Amino acid sequence: MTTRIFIDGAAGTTGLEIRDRLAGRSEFDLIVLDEGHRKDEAARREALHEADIAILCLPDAAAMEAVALTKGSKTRIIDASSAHRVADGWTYGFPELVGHDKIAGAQFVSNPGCYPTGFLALIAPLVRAEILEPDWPYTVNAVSGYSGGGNALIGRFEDDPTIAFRAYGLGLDHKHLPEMQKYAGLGLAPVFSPAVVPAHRGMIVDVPISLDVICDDHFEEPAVNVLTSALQKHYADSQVVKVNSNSSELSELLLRQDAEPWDGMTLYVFEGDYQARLVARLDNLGKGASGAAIQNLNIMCGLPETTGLRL
Ligand SMILES: NC(=O)C1=CN([C@@H]2O[C@H](COP(=O)(O)OP(=O)(O)OC[C@H]3O[C@@H](n4cnc5c(N)ncnc54)[C@H](OP(=O)(O)O)[C@@H]3O)[C@@H](O)[C@H]2O)C=CC1
Ligand SMILES: CC(=O)N[C@@H](CCC(=O)OP(=O)(O)O)C(=O)O
Repeated sequence: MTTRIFIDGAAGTTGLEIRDRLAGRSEFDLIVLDEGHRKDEAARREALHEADIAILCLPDAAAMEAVALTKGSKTRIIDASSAHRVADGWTYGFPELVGHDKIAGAQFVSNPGCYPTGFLALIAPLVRAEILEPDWPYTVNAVSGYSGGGNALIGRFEDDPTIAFRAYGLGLDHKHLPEMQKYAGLGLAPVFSPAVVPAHRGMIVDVPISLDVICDDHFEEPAVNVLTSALQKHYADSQVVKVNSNSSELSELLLRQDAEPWDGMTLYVFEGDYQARLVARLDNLGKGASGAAIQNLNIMCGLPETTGLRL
């Protein structure tokens, strides 16, 4: 039997990418609303009730409204927005951190934010393994392609090709902070400096640390070995998250303006004089959004997690 899927927000950036990844998947039947009905409440309610799984690719307020519209149904939900990431009753859709079983059995799954995907992939396993201190003022520097801001930011960058770099989040209150703090198990929210570059997609999340943050027991070996091998151990079974074992041979990481869609994520550890940089490289629209939604969908349907992913 096929699983009926409704993508609410299917005409948006994330929704379209999910549709692309579902094309040709015979396990699924897609419920599609035409242009005239895609924002019509009654049509959305009907589609949300008809679906076995609804994938919400909407702004936060519309995602909350969609959840309310499912009332009285058994529809399972994957929400790509930030509306439910730290909400009670929702499972955080990061299988490599929360465990595949939790997602397989969940009714409500909230996809991680794109920046938290990189930050948490690096920090959460190391805090959990008691290698990094939880009570530390971490900092996160990150750059994203402009598709990370959806249709509005795509339009802005395409209309103004003179923008070379956009620093933002200057109020230090970015909406991703609560999920970064909660799922890394930190005492303090990190200081987060996001930026956008004139590339459509792609993301680098960089966490610079002083080696003072490494718990005392781990000082017999060079930090790069301790950090890399702990990350490798954590992701040993993952086909999605890879840990680069030769980071010391690299002198730069590049984002390309014409990058192809990619649903994986690579982690790097660079070491200097009593300092290190933990870096995640991903596609904001891949493991940062649509690829993660497909991975969760596969897991929720009991399918191999990488089916249909671009790895
Ligand atoms: N882009 C990315 O890299 C990532 C995005 N996300 C999250 O995914 C969600 C979608 O983002 P994104 O695809 O980038 O945004 P877009 O703005 O590109 O798409 C949002 C879509 O939702 C539609 N929409 C808005 N309100 C309603 C409504 N009431 N009913 C039905 N449809 C509605 C919009 O239609 P219209 O344009 O006509 O208003 C648009 O098609 C957001 O919550 C975002 O934060 C998460 C991780 C990464
Ligand atoms: C470049 C850019 O603007 N990015 C978005 C985050 C994109 C994303 O992850 O969406 P969620 O907010 O749903 O997590 C931002 O910083 O608001």
